[in-house]
Amino acid sequence: MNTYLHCLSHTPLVGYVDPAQDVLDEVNGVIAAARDRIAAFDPELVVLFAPDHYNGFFYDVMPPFCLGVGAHAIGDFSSAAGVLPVPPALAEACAHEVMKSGIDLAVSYCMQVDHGFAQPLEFLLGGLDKVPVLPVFINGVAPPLPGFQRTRLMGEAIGRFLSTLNQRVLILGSGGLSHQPPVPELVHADAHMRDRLLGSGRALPPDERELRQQRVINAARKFVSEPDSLHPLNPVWDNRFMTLLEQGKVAELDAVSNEELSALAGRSAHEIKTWVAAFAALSACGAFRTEGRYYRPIPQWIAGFGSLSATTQI
Ligand SMILES: O=C(O)/C=C/c1cccc(O)c1O
Ligand SMILES: [Fe+2]
Repeated sequence: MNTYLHCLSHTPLVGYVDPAQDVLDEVNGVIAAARDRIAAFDPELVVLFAPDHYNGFFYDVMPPFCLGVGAHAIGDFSSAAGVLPVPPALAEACAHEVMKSGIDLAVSYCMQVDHGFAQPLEFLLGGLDKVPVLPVFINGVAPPLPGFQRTRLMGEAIGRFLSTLNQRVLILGSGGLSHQPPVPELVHADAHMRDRLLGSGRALPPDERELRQQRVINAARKFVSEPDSLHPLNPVWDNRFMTLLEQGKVAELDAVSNEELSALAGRSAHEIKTWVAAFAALSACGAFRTEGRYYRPIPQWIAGFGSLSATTQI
């Protein structure tokens, strides 16, 4: 079996608060090159690890991990909206195998997802509906969060399942690296926000959706002119993290607590667990080599922006 991986930061601020043209050209070039490598690989199945930002998962039931047996994207900011082409029997088989291996993976037959899932499918494959996809949610914003070790074990279990398929599988990780956009927190929420975080935010009224997006856009503009207005990006940590993944040392992250990660890289840096799961899944499919490493801190996008591919064809 032949497996390809690509991990990519996402940010809904693309097109709203952009960096200088030369940086934009550089990032577009990196994404275009990744898209070409993926097209050459010609995936038959995608496994996409991604987080949510209180658009599909709420505190009525907040699982650490959830596999979508059916899923649709809401189209927040300017991301694509629509149904994701999930093969239901394959998703069910995957869930059963992962549960059998001792990992508690929730399932949803109507999983609602946001830009975290939509953006990599658009940027790397050209749309939501191009290739059958198994979408796997990893909670990266709503404490209590899964830790590095549990996430690695979940990724490995999915990888073992993939290794039994005779298909060209593309594994995607969407999120991170260091960043802390103004995502609401239950501990600091007023009564209205608490209500939203508990689940009445599933279909936000248009005016509230607009206000929410504008708040993130304003925070990005301010972050550019006032770097102390948000938790700083951390290029040193981000590069260390990418090097560990490149070297196949993902298990070394087990020792990093969630509190340490928040302090080092910001509260939304937990999205990097999507990269951890992706590399863990790949490692269960065989030895790999990485290619196309890219990193740049981009304050306009409130993102330590990284991109990294890997292949089991060595
Ligand atoms: O509020 C949201 O929906 C999240 C915004 C955001 C901003 C910057 C980087 C990210 O990864 C985000 O999800
Ligand atoms: Fe995000």
